[in-house]
Amino acid sequence: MTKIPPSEQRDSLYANPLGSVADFSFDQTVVDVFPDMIKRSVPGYATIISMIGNLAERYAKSNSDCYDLGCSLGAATLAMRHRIQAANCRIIGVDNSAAMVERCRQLMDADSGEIPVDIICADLQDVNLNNASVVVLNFTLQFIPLAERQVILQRIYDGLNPGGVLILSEKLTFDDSAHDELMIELHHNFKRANGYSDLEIAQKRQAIEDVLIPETLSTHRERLRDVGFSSSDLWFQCFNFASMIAIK
Ligand SMILES: C[S@@+](CC[C@H](N)C(=O)[O-])C[C@H]1O[C@@H](n2cnc3c(N)ncnc32)[C@H](O)[C@@H]1O
Ligand SMILES: O=C(O)C(=O)C[C@]1(C(=O)O)C=C[C@@H](O)C=C1
Repeated sequence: MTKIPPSEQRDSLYANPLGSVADFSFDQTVVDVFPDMIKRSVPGYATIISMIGNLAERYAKSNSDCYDLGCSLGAATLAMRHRIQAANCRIIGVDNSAAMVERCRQLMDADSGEIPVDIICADLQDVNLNNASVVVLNFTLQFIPLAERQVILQRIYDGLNPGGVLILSEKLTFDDSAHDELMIELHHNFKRANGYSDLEIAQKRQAIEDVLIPETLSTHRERLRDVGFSSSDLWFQCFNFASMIAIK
């Protein structure tokens, strides 16, 4: 029998009733199923990854660095690595899950792209950003405590070169409660159509409730403006999942 590589396993982490549902964390069990989990959980994920490559090709400048903050298994890092044409760029991926970083490094080593990639195991709050032309936060900021988000975005802004961009993808919430409920329902229908059972959806929802804190689009845009970005707007949205581009 062929052994399925760890990162191609199907996500069934919430398929059986759990007596008590623990807070979601990016541990080895999640790492082993992560590509399948994120593809079946985030509407538009493949499009967003592919377009991060497109945006990086447009904005990466020669002799600058591109950052992938909360890089997980490096999907956005690889999209950038395969598209950037500018000379002498480097990609720096950061994640604070040791299990993610270990697997990510294996995947980067197995990739034949020529742009140098450094995968760092660190809290992104401790990362010194410098000389950046592209910074990616692809579904990462939502896991950072609310009180710490502004400081992180300020550090990103300060580390970007003029004309540089932040690509910020997040799960959103909405001020209008009826609209919010509709988006959640449509997202759950998306998950159901991708093979998740009602039990899996309910238990996962409980696991991420206190860990993934979504904000409204206007809260994100105000914060981006407050730290100094000259423009920010959506470039992608499907239900309660969206991606923004902010330009310095
Ligand atoms: C939903 S995943 C990101 C997906 C990934 N960017 C992609 O495009 O496939 C969130 C990641 O952020 C990481 N993370 C959460 N908080 C972090 C922190 N404070 N510092 C660094 N990484 C963090 C988690 O370990 C996890 O791998
Ligand atoms: O809302 C959900 O069901 C999700 O699973 C979303 C989400 C995310 O947006 O990051 C949460 C955790 C996993 O990393 C994959 C997807």
